[in-house]
Amino acid sequence: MKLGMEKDLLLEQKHGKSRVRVARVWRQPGGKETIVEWNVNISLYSDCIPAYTDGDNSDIVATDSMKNTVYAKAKECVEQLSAEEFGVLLGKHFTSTYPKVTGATINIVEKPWERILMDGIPHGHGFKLGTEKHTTEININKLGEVKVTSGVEGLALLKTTQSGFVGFIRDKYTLLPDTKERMLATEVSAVWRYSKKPSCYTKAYISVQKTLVDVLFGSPHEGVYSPSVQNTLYFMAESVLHRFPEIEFIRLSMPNLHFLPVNLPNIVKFDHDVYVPTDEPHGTIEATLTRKKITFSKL
Ligand SMILES: O=c1[nH]c(=O)c2[nH]c(=O)[nH]c2[nH]1
Repeated sequence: MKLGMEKDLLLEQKHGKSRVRVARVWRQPGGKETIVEWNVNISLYSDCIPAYTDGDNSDIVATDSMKNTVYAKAKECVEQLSAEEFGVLLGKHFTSTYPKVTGATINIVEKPWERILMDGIPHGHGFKLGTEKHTTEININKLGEVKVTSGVEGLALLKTTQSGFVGFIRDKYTLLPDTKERMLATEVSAVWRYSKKPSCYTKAYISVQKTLVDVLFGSPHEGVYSPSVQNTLYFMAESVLHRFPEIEFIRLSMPNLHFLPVNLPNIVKFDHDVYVPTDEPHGTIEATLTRKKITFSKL
């Protein structure tokens, strides 16, 4: 019996290839080399219902072909480009090449290879792995309309003072004392979407990250007091939207990684000096700050 889709059922589907790893090296005439390493995820939205209902694959782009396309397009990119630009290039390729593909989502995570400095001199072809990762998501439709988000993952930040938490709800379950002196440690994940293409995605990524870090720490000598992770997160997000008009929204996730005071009777009296670092359980503080659309009332 041929199995078809029942009339009263709705099938929503997508298919793609995940974790396609590719590295691309560019050699410059003077001998300097640059490298990017990307982990690419592709999802295609395509009109290929018969593949599900009838086993008819005639409208299917094989995920193996998607993987090969990543390598082929990386080869074609003779000039260095950002992960965002590579994602747009892939998305445009899939949506314009295959008639049945109506849209695509491309996610890329870039590995943080950083050029080695040897006695202050940038090495021509030596790199070490950094920590935080640059991410991007491209959403594109058949009309070529593109939405680009960029982000950072694993941005681990800590300050040893200038943080506190007071005035929260007290009830029979509350043990946490008020404090105006504590550590603040977090691992920031951020995602922001562009309403307009910035002049350079890579420069924008670096500047947004710098803004987040600057706001959390404050000036080198005085710092800035944080009354909660929530308040600091808000000022970080607000500062990004203030400084970058081309960014439409920013979503921040900042776990509160607790450093617990060590107090051992007759052995260690805590004086804001000895802590037990923990990463679980941790607080989870997340928020999205979006520009309100300016609406013009009819005259
Ligand atoms: O900055 C903080 N926000 C919280 O919501 C919270 N909750 C908690 O126990 N400690 C903290 N710290």
